[in-house]
Amino acid sequence: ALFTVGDYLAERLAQIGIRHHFIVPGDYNLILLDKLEAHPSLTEVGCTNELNCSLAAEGYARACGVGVCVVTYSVGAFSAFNGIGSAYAENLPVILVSGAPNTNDVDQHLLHHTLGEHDFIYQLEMAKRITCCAVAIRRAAHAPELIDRAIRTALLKRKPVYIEVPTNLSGEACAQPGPISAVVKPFPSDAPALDAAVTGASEFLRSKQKPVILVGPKVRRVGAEKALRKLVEAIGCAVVLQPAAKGSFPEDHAQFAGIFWGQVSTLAADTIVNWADVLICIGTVFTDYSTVGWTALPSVPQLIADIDNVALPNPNMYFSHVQLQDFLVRLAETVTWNSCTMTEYNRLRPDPALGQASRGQERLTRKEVARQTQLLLTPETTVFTETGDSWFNGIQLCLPPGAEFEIEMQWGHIGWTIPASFGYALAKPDRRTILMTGDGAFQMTAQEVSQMVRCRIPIIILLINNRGYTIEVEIHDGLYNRIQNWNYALLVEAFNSEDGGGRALGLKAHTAEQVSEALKRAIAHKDGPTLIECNIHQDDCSRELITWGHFVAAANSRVPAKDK
Ligand SMILES: C/C(NCc1cnc(C)nc1N)=C(/S)[C@H](O)COP(=O)(O)OP(=O)(O)O
Ligand SMILES: [Mg+2]
Repeated sequence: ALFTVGDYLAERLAQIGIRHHFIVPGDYNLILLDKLEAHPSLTEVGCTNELNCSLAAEGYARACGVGVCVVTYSVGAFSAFNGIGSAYAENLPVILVSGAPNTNDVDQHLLHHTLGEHDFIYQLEMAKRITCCAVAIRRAAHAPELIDRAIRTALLKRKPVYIEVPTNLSGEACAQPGPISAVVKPFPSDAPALDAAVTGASEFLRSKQKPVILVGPKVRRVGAEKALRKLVEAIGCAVVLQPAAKGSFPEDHAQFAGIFWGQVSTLAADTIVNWADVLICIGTVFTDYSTVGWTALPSVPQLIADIDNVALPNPNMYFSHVQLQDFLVRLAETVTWNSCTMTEYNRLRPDPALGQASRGQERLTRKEVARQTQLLLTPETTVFTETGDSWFNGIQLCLPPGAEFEIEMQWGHIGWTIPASFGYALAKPDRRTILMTGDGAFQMTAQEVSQMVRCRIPIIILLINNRGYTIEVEIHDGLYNRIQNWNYALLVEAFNSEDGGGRALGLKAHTAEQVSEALKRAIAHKDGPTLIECNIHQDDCSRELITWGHFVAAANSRVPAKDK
């Protein structure tokens, strides 16, 4: 049989570990979809819209390192761009493949699904702005080089890429692909730079008395968790995590000292950070949200180890082309033991707060939902927390060994958990995925629950119904923060259909008793998703949200600088 452009792309996707590709069909991509579906290792997963399709691929990439979504031109790709923005912001290699007009029509005709002009490069131009590599195949002979270039760049940079495939090229004859090693081989560190960075870092740290390691979200994105542990156990100091890094270091580890998030830190992590005389920042990201409106920017010298570079504060030196993995392993071999911040932390570590169970029939509270969620966690659990007060409820959870945690703190698209957890769960069917989401977020992407029904994915959705956009209320209230209240339990059961698929279970809870009953049923329900609508008072939010919201609002309302 003829080996085609579509076959080339299918083979490359399979070779980099893709087993599910997320799609929404359109007449510009149907032949391509046929070729992908024909590949024995690929399973096509339909999504209800392209926003959810791209977010499902983003969640899939969290589970197995890379994801792919295939959409039609313009009407599809424009929605998918939002999930690609998430992948870019979250350092996830998601491959966006878009069908495109027949090459004979370019500059000749006006076509459907376009802006209605003789311009067919606008989408490629837009894609260039939100990916690390964007290519448009114009001739079948160019396909191998363009496809390999895009995939290789995505894996190297841990960023999304864009591949545009005209509808009449997917079925055209194409060369077969050479060894996949040419595409996936990592870039080694530059040896002299690595040596100098490690020597400089060791010397600098010898001049400091109270080091603390601050772990950021990028460690996990380059698979450097094991190398991090080597360094942690070579120094012996206190280890704190940024909120977006939760889940990338075991919380039962003796050196774990909490989530550092300024005044809304957990376990007094901010105290030991304030006591340190140097912060070893590994894969960190400092934004307005992660620094509580700039009130928690580190004030001591930082040794910064990033994805592929290292910066020392004294002497002030920068080393490019040093892979994080290599740097951490080598530094672990040369650094001197210094556990004094761990000794001090053990003196100030707060006693675990005993979550007081509220009595059964009282009105349900946020605290009670968080307490019962904690009891749910097992080594096989993965918790997805949504932008909203769910962030603060999730960050406070104590993860048992093996439990995983996913958060989208950089992009912060409310509703992300529904499609992203769907994509993730397809890649990790042996884990039990639990979502902590809000009523506002759920209204953004609720349709994807129907794909959880269709694929029989037993995700447990804890929907906190506080009647609106409470984070926004705490930052700056207005009528716009009120939303139409849905019957969420009834809605998900509307996705059940007589002719096949699994079943969604929709439950309502107004008391602690009803939550625990609902959770028992949710855990037992394996033939599809369970949504538990937890009804709490509109003003019932975490104290962390109130503090954080106050400082973020202050940061947002700074007046323009005079000279700007
Ligand atoms: C509207 C918005 N953020 C702005 C926003 C608007 N649009 C998108 C896609 N993403 C966003 N983060 C946010 S955080 C709401 O408070 C979320 O409401 P909900 O899901 O109900 O959670 P809380 O009640 O806990 O806040
Ligand atoms: Mg809400």
